[in-house]
Amino acid sequence: MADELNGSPILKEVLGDALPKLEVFHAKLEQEGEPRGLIGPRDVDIIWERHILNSAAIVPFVRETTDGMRFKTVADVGSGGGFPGIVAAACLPDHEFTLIEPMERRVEWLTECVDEMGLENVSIVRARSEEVITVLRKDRSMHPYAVVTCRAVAPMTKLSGWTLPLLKPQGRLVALKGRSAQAEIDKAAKMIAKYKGVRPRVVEAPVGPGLEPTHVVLVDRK
Ligand SMILES: C[S@@+](CC[C@H](N)C(=O)[O-])C[C@H]1O[C@@H](n2cnc3c(N)ncnc32)[C@H](O)[C@@H]1O
Repeated sequence: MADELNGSPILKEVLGDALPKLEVFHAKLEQEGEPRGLIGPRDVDIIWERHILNSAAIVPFVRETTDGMRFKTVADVGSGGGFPGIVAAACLPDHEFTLIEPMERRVEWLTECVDEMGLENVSIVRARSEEVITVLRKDRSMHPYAVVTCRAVAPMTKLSGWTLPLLKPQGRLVALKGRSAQAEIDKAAKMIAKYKGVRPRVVEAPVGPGLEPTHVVLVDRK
C-alpha cells in the first residue's frame, strides 16, 4: 500500500525546501527499510507521519537553541535508520550534524542515505555515545555540541549520562519521547542533576496540521 501522506500539501508545509531530499529518503525507506530491519512491517505506509514528520518536530527546538550561536553543532545519539538525525539535517542545512550509532549495518545505511540525499552537513561516527564522551573529555581539540537529539534510545535514567556530557554549557538536549516523558524525567531527576542538566521539562511538539502532536523532553546544560 502507498503511504497515506504521499502527495499531501502537509509535506511541503512542514518540510519546506527539505522536501526533495526527504522524498529520496522516503523512497529508500519504502523499498529497503523493512527488509534491512530499520522500520517495522506495519510502518511501511505511514513512513511520512511516524518517522519523517515525527523527527522533523524537533527542528524548531534545535533552531531556538542555536539561534545566535556561532557554532550550530548537533549530535544525534543512536540514529538507527536516521531518526531524527537525517531528517533534521535535511531541514537544517546551516547546522553541522554528527550521527552517533554503534551498529555497523546501521552506519552503512546512514552513509548510503547521506550520499544519495546529497547531505553536506553530516558526519557519521560508529561508536556508542559513552565512547564519544570519553574522547571528548581527553581530546581538547574536540568541541562539545550545542544540541543533542535522540529518539527511542533509552529511558532518561540512562540517557542523561549518554547525552548531557556531550553538551557545551547552555546547550540543550532535545529528546523525542512517548507519553511517559514526564514520569521518565521525574525518575531521572538525580541523574539529570549529576550530569549538569537543568530545567528538565516536557513540551508538546506539533507534527503537522491535523496530525497528532508528539512529546519532546528538553533539558538545558548548566
Ligand atoms: C530503538 S533504536 C532507535 C533508532 C532511531 N533513533 C529511531 O528512532 O528509529 C535505538 C538505537 O540506539 C542505538 N544505541 C543503543 N545504545 C547506544 C549508545 N550507548 N550510544 C549510541 N547509540 C546507541 C542502537 O544501535 C539503535 O540504533
